[in-house]
Parts: sequence; structure tokens; C-alpha cells
Amino acid sequence: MTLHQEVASGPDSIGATPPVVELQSVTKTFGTVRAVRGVTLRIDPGQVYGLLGPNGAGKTTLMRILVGLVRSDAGTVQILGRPPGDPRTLRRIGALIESPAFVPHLSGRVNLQVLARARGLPDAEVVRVLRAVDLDGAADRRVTGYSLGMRQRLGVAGALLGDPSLLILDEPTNGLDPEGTASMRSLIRDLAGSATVLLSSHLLGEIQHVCDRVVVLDKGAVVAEDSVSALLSRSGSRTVIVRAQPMDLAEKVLKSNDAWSKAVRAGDAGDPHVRLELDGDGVPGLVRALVEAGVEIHEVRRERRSLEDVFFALTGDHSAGSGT
Ligand SMILES: Nc1ncnc2c1ncn2[C@@H]1O[C@H](COP(=O)(O)OP(=O)(O)OP(=O)(O)O)[C@@H](O)[C@H]1O
Repeated sequence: MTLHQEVASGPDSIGATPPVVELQSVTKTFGTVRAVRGVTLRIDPGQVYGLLGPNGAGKTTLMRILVGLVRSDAGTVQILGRPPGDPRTLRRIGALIESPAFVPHLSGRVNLQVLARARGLPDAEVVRVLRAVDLDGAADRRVTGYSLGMRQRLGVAGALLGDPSLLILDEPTNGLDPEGTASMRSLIRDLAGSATVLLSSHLLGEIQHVCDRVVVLDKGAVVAEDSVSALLSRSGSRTVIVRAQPMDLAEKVLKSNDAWSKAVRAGDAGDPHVRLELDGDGVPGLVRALVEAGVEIHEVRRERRSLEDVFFALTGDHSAGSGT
């Protein structure tokens, strides 16, 4: 049975594929701290969905709500068509929330066997998940000798036991070196073929490279929810870069029109170009004027903003850019 079929045969199936996760106006307060404020989002089958936000944004709390570890105060939560904590759905969710806990003097294999047997799963399932995270070669070494990256992979292996339909990974690359981060990224993309993945991170590069869709949280509230590509283009820069010959003539044409007079020469002798601020519908007029003046255009392109720029603009947070 495929993931789509499995989800579609759930209790709420009315034809269209139901979401794997659906939150409506979910709120959670701890004492005086409003950790989650009216969050509404939907995750469809097969998506790699990112929860992005600075420290304290409410990412872990949302994940804990989804697996039934924390109860929301208000709003509705449906996960695989049922309320969180339902034993029938818990079996179909693999979660790695905060650091994975393993018995350090036991091997990776034995640690996983303990988890598997507690759930009535055969040892063959342990072999499968060790292979999936590429730890089969180190499976019989004690966990105490594992690198942080290997421990994280073992944590993902634990979450994969039982072949879950939904995988929830809280900051899976936290603390990993660039090599560990790259291998975790490619592991997540591989897993995406067989499960829906919900991934949290405060690292923008993580989300940009791994996720299809993202919700940006700040102080518990949703500040943006979109596909990664739409989020990048929606927040596209106004800066346009023009490469043309002869450069002096191009500059003269631009300076002659008030709308373009703030154009500035940039780059070095090997790559001279002009930068100017321009709204989307201004590009054809600019190109026409340059061509009519006899300028040969080599390139006109809008400068791409990274998700990092978008994130800063949305949250005003300037502490979350490292590790991209
Ligand atoms: N059990 C709890 N008791 C009291 N406050 C809590 C509890 N859990 C979370 N909080 C508070 O709720 C807010 C959101 O925390 P949460 O851990 O969900 O954020 P986060 O986005 O996962 O942050 P980080 O990236 O630092 O892990 C924070 O202010 C946190 O201190």
C-alpha cells in the first residue's frame, strides 16, 4: 500500500487525499509564556515540510503537540486523520524530538533491538533501518564511540522503526559539522520518497535545501507559510543587475531617465555591471531603452535573495544565519 493510499483509507476519507497533518488556530501557553499562537497549517502526503524559526519560536512545542506529549489549549489538531496521541496513529509516526537517548555502553544495533522488541518488531527491522541511515558498518560498535553525526543517524534509525508514514525530526543537524550536515541532508531527501517528513530548524540553509514547503514561526505565531520557491520569489529583491556593452553608453541611458538615475556602476574591470532598484514591470521598458540606444545587452537579471534574507525580513532575527 502506498502512503497516499494508506492515508486516503483513513477514517475521514471523502475522496480527496486528506492531509497528513492539519492544525487550525492551535495555541499553547506555559504559565505566562505563549509558546504557540493560533497556528494554522496543513502538510500533505509526501511533502518535506519545514518548521523554521529562531530559538524559542515554538517549533519543539508544536512537534510535541503533534505526538501527544503536550496538549494544546485551543484549536484543533489532526494527525493522520485522528487527534494526537491516538495509539493507531502513534504506530505510524516516527519522531526524533530533541537529542536521542541511547544506552552508551551498548552497540547501536542492540540499542535499536531494545526499541524494536518493545514495539513487537522483528530484528530484521533493525537491520533495515541501520542500512537506511548507512550505519550498518558501525552497528556493532558501542554508542559511546560514535560521533555526534552517527548518534543523530542512530536517532533517525530509531524513528524509522516500523516504517512510519510521518517522520518528525526536531533540528536533526543541530551541532553537526559540515560533513555530518551534508550527509543528514541527503538522508532526509532519501527518506522523503517513502514518508512525509516534518523537519524543524533554525538553520535557513537546511530548510532551503531540503524542504518543499515551509512555515516561518516567530514568537509562536506564523509569519509566512508557502513553498520554498514561492517564498523566495515572493520576497524577491528589487535590485536588478545589468551587464551590457558599451558600459558607458548603458550608464548614460540609465542616468537620462529619472526612474533609473540611481543606477550605480559595480563590479571590477573583468566584470563591469550596473545595479539599480526596479519593480518587476519596469524591466521591459529598461531593456527597450537600452536596445534603442544601440546598447548590446548581455544580461538583465534580478538579484536572488536567500531564504536567510527573507527570514530576517520576516522575523527581524539576526542571530539565526550561521550554518547555512
Ligand atoms: N515545558 C515548558 N514549560 C515552560 N515553558 C516552556 C516549556 N516548553 C517550552 N517553553 C517555552 O515556550 C517557548 C517556545 O519554546 P520551544 O522549545 O517550542 O521553541 P523552539 O522554537 O523549539 O526553540 P529552540 O530552537 O530553542 O529549540 C519558549 O519561550 C520556551 O521557553
